[in-house]
Amino acid sequence: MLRIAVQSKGRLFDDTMNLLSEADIKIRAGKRTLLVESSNFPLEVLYLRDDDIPQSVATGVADIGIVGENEYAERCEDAEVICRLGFSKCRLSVAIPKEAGYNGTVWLNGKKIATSYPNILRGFLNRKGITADIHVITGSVEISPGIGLADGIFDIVSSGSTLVSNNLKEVETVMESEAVIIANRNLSEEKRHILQDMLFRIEAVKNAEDKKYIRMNVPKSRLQDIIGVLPGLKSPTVIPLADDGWCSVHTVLDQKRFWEIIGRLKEMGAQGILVTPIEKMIL
Ligand SMILES: Nc1ncnc2c1ncn2[C@@H]1O[C@H](COP(=O)(O)OP(=O)(O)OP(=O)(O)O)[C@@H](O)[C@H]1O
Ligand SMILES: O=P(O)(O)OC[C@H]1O[C@H](OP(=O)(O)OP(=O)(O)O)[C@H](O)[C@@H]1O
Ligand SMILES: [Mg+2]
Repeated sequence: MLRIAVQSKGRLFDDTMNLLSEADIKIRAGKRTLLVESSNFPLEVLYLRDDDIPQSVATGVADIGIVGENEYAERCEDAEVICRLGFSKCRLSVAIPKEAGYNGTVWLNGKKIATSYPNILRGFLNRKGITADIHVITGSVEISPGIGLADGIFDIVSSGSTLVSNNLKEVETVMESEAVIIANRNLSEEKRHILQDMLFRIEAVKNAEDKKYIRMNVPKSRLQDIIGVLPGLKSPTVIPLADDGWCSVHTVLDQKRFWEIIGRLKEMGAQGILVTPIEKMIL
């Protein structure tokens, strides 16, 4: 059995549980139970504060974990980053009062910076040769300059709206982050095997994200033109129809280019276009 540490509640929780569910790994949602076994996959889930996930994986209390890269980097624990998951995307940035005239990192010299990420901030300041006073607080970091607690902050930014509502501006982006799977470096052969099975499923789910399966009827006379605008995996599937002048074309389209391509297909005479979501895709 493989043990995975996941955040018990918070920003990572929903996407983590959805990912396991889409990979057909069933986990009973136990509100008060902190260790829950899957009923159909050799996995048990350990619910933790995200701060504790890197250490639990490094020490082997859990075999693997799902955590923000920012938290993993801050904890300086030794684990292996296995894959990036594409959710909880954010960045760690330095921000200062909107009205301050920023002239590069030298502005930070001798200043007091509030943060929940002292190790990452210290690394950044050292690399830039800046000496500043790092003030560690665990939350509500963005309020610090406004109440005279600090000159600037170093915290998570996503849309930037928290900065704006606190009259701050982002001046340095130090790291980009997203949720990652980390693993203990000394997993047994058996556990590596379970991990590989789980990653195979996750990859199939990820491959299918933002993809649509489309089927359409196409006049044979326009078939080559239509194939020309389809990106497809390899090449589209072409199936004959009862009507000799027509065929059915099946392919996979990326959500991002979907409407543009559909428009062109229609112009070229495609009819009866059916669009269906894809659950999993094994390349
Ligand atoms: N606004 C955001 N947009 C996108 N991702 C975010 C955002 N805020 C945080 N994250 C990511 O989600 C992770 C968890 O954030 P959350 O706010 O739930 O942490 P927390 O309050 O420390 O939780 P815990 O109670 O588990 O310690 C962060 O470490 C970061 O990777
Ligand atoms: O750039 P934005 O989109 O505004 O996101 C950034 C904010 O999101 C997180 O806080 P969260 O909303 O999770 O609340 P918290 O302060 O309770 O952690 C983070 O700590 C920032 O404050
Ligand atoms: Mg935390």
